[in-house]
Amino acid sequence: MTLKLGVPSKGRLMEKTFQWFGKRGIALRRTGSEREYAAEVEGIDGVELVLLSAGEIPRELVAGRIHLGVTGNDLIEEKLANWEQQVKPLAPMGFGEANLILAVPAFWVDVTTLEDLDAAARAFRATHGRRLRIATKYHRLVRDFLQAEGVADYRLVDSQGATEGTVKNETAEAIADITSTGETLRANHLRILEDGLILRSQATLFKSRRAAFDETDRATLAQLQEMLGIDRAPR
Ligand SMILES: Nc1ncnc2c1ncn2[C@@H]1O[C@H](COP(=O)(O)OP(=O)(O)OP(=O)(O)O)[C@@H](O)[C@H]1O
Ligand SMILES: O=P(O)(O)OC[C@H]1O[C@H](OP(=O)(O)OP(=O)(O)O)[C@H](O)[C@@H]1O
Repeated sequence: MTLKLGVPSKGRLMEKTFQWFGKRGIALRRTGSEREYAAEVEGIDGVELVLLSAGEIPRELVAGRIHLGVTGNDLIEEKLANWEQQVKPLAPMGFGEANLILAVPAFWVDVTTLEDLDAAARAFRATHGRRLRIATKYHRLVRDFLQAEGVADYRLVDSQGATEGTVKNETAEAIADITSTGETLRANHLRILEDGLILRSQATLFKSRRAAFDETDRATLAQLQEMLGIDRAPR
């Protein structure tokens, strides 16, 4: 069989993934028209490229429909329960770096830490009769983080994009989202809590622990790991 490698199908992550493999002697390229999701691999036999949205790669790895996949570790850890049992990180790739953070309105001068947020959340509930809302698409990661940090009096509201706008739009009081330059937060008058770093993320090459690897696939994987300079530590 062929070893299926899932990579992001567009944008920054796709280009940088192609460059990363290219530097290591494996040419990935899209074929066909600009809009056609077809691609090819040169430099190694037995590898098939599958173009996917970064957000779908975790699910495809777990389903075993791809053997390897490139995506942010934030998406893996958010979308997969017990992710370490489902996939194995083979190589951090050094791009797509972003932090998942918790931020509040900049004018909340008394709220600079999680402890302050906890107090503010309790006060908010007492005053308004409802819980403080935190907008995010990272439900699992935010819930686990706040539970570990002892913050309880809040409610998550789902936001699948433009999350920083939810405070201004009055659909949330605080947000948890990915940031890299911090510009979107600043432009929306939001401030990161001093201890509000939930997770550091970067694009990472993952191996599925659920996909079936036949003998040919295992040989191809060994060759690929050799070319990519990845140590073959035990599963
Ligand atoms: N501003 C940013 N800088 C760097 N990396 C980012 C930034 N924002 C998001 N990322 C990372 O990129 C990945 C998400 O990429 P992308 O937005 O292409 O995925 P997606 O939401 O699945 O795309 P699609 O729009 O196809 O559904 C995540 O791992 C995230 O951490
Ligand atoms: O810190 P910055 O450099 O300003 O980057 C942060 C922004 O980038 C991402 O959004 P993206 O453009 O990927 O779109 P999204 O809102 O749909 O996730 C993220 O959700 C932030 O909104």
